[in-house]
Amino acid sequence: MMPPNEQESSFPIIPGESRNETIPVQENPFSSPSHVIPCLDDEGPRHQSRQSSVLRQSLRPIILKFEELTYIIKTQTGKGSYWFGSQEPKSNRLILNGVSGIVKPGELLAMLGPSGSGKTTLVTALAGRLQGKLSGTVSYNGEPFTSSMKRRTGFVTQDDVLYPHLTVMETLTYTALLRLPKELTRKEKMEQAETVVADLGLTRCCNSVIGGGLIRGISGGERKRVSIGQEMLVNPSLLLLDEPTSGLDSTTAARIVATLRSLARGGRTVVTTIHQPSSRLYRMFDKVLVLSEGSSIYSGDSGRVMEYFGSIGFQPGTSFVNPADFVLDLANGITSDTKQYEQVEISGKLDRLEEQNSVKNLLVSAYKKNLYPLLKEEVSRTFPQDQTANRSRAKSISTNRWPTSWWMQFSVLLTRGLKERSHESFSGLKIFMVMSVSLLSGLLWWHSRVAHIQDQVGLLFFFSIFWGFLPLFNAIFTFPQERPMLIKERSSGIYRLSSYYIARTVGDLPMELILPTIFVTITYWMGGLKPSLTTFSVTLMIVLYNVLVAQGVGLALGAILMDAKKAATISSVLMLVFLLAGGYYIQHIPGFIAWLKYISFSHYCYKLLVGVQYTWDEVYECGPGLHCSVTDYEGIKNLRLGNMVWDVLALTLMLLLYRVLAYVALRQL
Ligand SMILES: Nc1ncnc2c1ncn2[C@@H]1O[C@H](COP(=O)(O)OP(=O)(O)OP(=O)(O)O)[C@@H](O)[C@H]1O
Repeated sequence: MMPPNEQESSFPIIPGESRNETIPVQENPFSSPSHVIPCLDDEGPRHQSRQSSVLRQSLRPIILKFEELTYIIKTQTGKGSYWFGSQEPKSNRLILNGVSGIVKPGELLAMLGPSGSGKTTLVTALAGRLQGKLSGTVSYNGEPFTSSMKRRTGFVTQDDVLYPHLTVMETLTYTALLRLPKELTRKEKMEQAETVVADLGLTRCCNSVIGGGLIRGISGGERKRVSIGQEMLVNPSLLLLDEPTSGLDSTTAARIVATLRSLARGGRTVVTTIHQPSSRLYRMFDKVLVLSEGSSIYSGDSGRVMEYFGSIGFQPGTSFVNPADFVLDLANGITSDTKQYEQVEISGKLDRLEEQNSVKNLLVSAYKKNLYPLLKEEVSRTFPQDQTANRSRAKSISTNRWPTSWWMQFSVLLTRGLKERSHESFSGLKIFMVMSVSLLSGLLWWHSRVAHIQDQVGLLFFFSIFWGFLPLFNAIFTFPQERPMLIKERSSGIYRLSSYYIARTVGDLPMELILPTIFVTITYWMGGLKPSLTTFSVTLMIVLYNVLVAQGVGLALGAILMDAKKAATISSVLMLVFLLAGGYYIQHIPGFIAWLKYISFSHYCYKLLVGVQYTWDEVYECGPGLHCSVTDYEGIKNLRLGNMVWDVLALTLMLLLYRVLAYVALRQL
């Protein structure tokens, strides 16, 4: 282990302040408030509050222990019918095989292993986020994973889940507002975000957008640091990271690992998986756990790895070898004697695989014989942190489940959502589409008259279908797109689902309602519908109500299926059914299938639109010199216009039902 004063971190980190219950920490020379470079121009009384940085506040050290973790999954064979699932029995696959370990505050543990050896599964299990059946125990100061522990744990996933259109500063500020406790003022939270920006060396890019996909933004290393920063904001006592250096150049990777080491030195327990560390990175780890096909082959001090493998008969081929390369070769069953991967195929692939498997089995047995008994003893030992005093305190904290109030969560999520989606809500393309369709419709139905009742009724039917299709298709993408962010933030216990759900749906409303308003206003008057302000207003309200119901259907489909493609296919079928069964195209639908219209929101909307457009005493020219009542017109007669309250009630029921369905589906995530 390197002494703390040898820290070569290029990202100066403010270590946790030492209190009675914390372990002693080293003060980082770079962490003085004067070092913080402000991202924003306005210079306020930052200096003073920086000193009360959350990172300086009480840090309760966590001893992480995991014993005999075994994780088995049922694998799909891929054969069988798509609709009815595989016909073949599912086979069990062992992903983790009795993995144990202990990490103490101040330590940085690296999990090494070849691709597919179970590192991600293990770190996800330790972060309390692994779905499925995990056997064995994971304890945090002797306790299971509680909601209070959730808030003291930071978990950085391999893929950075960030909003691409927000800037670095915005991303961290919104996270600070959501994650930091309500005891801190808004200003203090924002200053905390600025501190983290400076601490992680992100000042230069703090006003750049994150980017991703086709949007050019900050670099991969900066993005990773933003992800780490989001977790650092809450000053976690336990920080877990999955491959924080993957895809980064060696300098950036070294900086990130140095940052992690600084965080550990600040009294935190830090666990990271890492794929192929250079020897420079390797030296920064305190402990390593090496996995081979889900089983441990080494667990202990990083500096003793060569000595251990040497003691059981595995020496590197050359004296200058990166310990990480050496153990990764061993975890793959490759020894310096055989160097199978360099060998010309002599005895065939099968022999080679057998030899590798026997090396792996030998290493697993040696681990069980030599290292596991000592580790087991250490894991079962009781540490001061495991005492009941801590437990009762944790209990009292866990009663206060959420860091901020419902309103705070709602308002931050609403603002963040509006900011992130402002580009798509007010997209010129969308406005162009609605404007052009409305103008075209207005021209096609130009000043239609009651005498041409079929045309007018057709326009009303078009209102109900177009404003059913569009909001429905827009809404189906909402939750499948938001899923990774929702899972990430909800599993960190940041906010309630209700505050997210309402903020998300309310945030979309302005644009969802403005566009149909523009459309109806243009088309109604150009199309020559009843020139009455009251009828126009009621028509507009019906269309807007229809939009809300259609949006609810889209949200529910997206939330239930969590797959935009599947949801889009089902929506197309649904809307086609509504289109045909709506009562405009087919007047005499056979009785056995006529019920379809009752499940169609477009049908109720259409009925209401026709109902408000025509009065029962209104007549139209049904032949030369002949006047008939509009209610006798076949298309209207078959609609059976009656008490419109029932149609409004049916729409209200659908509005509530689909939104509740979407909410319930999201709860299952
Ligand atoms: N839900 C799952 N369904 C199918 N296979 C799974 C699932 N979860 C894990 N696995 C398998 O378990 C093994 C371990 O996966 P894991 O992601 O933990 O490995 P890893 O060591 O982190 O790999 P890498 O370094 O490539 O990320 C892999 O072979 C993976 O395919």
